[in-house]
Amino acid sequence: MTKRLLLIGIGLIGGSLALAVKRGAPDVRIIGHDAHLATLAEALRLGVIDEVATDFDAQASQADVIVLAAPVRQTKAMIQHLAQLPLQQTVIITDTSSTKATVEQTAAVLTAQDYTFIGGHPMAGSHKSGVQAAKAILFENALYMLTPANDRAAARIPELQHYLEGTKAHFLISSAQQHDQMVGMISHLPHLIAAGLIQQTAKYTKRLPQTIQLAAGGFRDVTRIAASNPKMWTDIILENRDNLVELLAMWQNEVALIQALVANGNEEAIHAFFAEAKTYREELPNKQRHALHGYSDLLIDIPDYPGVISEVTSVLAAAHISLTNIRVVETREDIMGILQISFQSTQERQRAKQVIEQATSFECSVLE
Ligand SMILES: NC(=O)c1ccc[n+]([C@@H]2O[C@H](COP(=O)([O-])OP(=O)(O)OC[C@H]3O[C@@H](n4cnc5c(N)ncnc54)[C@H](O)[C@@H]3O)[C@@H](O)[C@H]2O)c1
Ligand SMILES: O=C(O)C(=O)C[C@]1(C(=O)O)C=C[C@@H](O)C=C1
Repeated sequence: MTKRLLLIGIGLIGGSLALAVKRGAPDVRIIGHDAHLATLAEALRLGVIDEVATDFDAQASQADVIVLAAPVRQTKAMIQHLAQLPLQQTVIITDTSSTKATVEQTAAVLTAQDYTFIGGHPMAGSHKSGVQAAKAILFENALYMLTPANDRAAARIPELQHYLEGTKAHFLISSAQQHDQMVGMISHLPHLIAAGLIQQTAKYTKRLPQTIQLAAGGFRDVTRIAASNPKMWTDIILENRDNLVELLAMWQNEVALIQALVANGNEEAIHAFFAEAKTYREELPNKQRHALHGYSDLLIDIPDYPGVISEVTSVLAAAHISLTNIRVVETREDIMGILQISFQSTQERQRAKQVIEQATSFECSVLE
């Protein structure tokens, strides 16, 4: 029987989730609601949703699953609204917010009425936003955190996972509080540091104006996420404030240690510092890399002449290999750098590597 999924907020995450649900459970009908009418029209055009929620309250009351994928504070406001409606008693309500504890506290208005609330957070994304950036493969191989509000909700996790099968994500269950501590460390603090690094660079560039022109691969890699949506990140930081204040104090200690290390100039200690970091970085669990960021990417060292990219894509087309993403990783803005191509799977990547190396003299490598 067709199930009805109401999606609230059809941006990068909501849109990607909708596409993934369709892939895994084609009998699910996706009804979309968004604060922006233009987004709804675009979501319909792109086939992300099947229908627009023209009568929100009535359609919420008929939904089997409700997915909230708006920015965190809007999600909390929508939860308050949903709690006023006569929802189906069997409905599963979930969200995608990057913070979980305050959302779960807000969802007490739902659980008090015996509705099922399972917090959700797919640990994959991008600095891009909006439905145009949505991709069915965004969550492939990513971790997908689930934070059930109570035992009753925990018992229904398999049902929710069934809807989310098409994400091809790996699920991890935790408490909302622990989620916020861990994600504070691995996602929120890095975003603050990346933005802080950009701020420092901007100030420094006033002193030495040419500084910014020297920004090469290292600076770009470490600051990519500083280009993320400021509205979304303001919400996240405000909602995870206490953990972040603590994490920033730990970071200050870390910076003090690094400062002492550099000031002391002890070669062995500096080498050990980088060697330990390298080992830890290289041991990052592979399955946590998702399809868009390295898991099945091929790096091609291309020379700088017109038509070189189409030369590579023609070789792939001739071998019937589809790519899912392509970009030039700029090491300098005025020269060609590395061509980074993503494939659906590591097998496709392997095939691509073989055909490109056979047909060209370009060196290919993979991210491990
Ligand atoms: N971007 C990421 O990397 C990422 C990853 C995982 C989780 N998240 C979380 O997922 C959620 C969505 O993030 P996103 O990147 O898709 O943002 P986005 O800006 O791409 O999309 C958000 C959408 O919500 C809509 N919206 C805003 N207020 C609304 C309201 N009151 N009712 C209905 N729709 C409303 C917006 O119009 C927009 O279409 C956020 O809570 C974010 O913290 C983001
Ligand atoms: O890849 C990125 O651009 C992201 O920032 C994704 C990222 C992260 O890894 O920090 C950002 C926010 C989310 O809540 C989950 C994932």
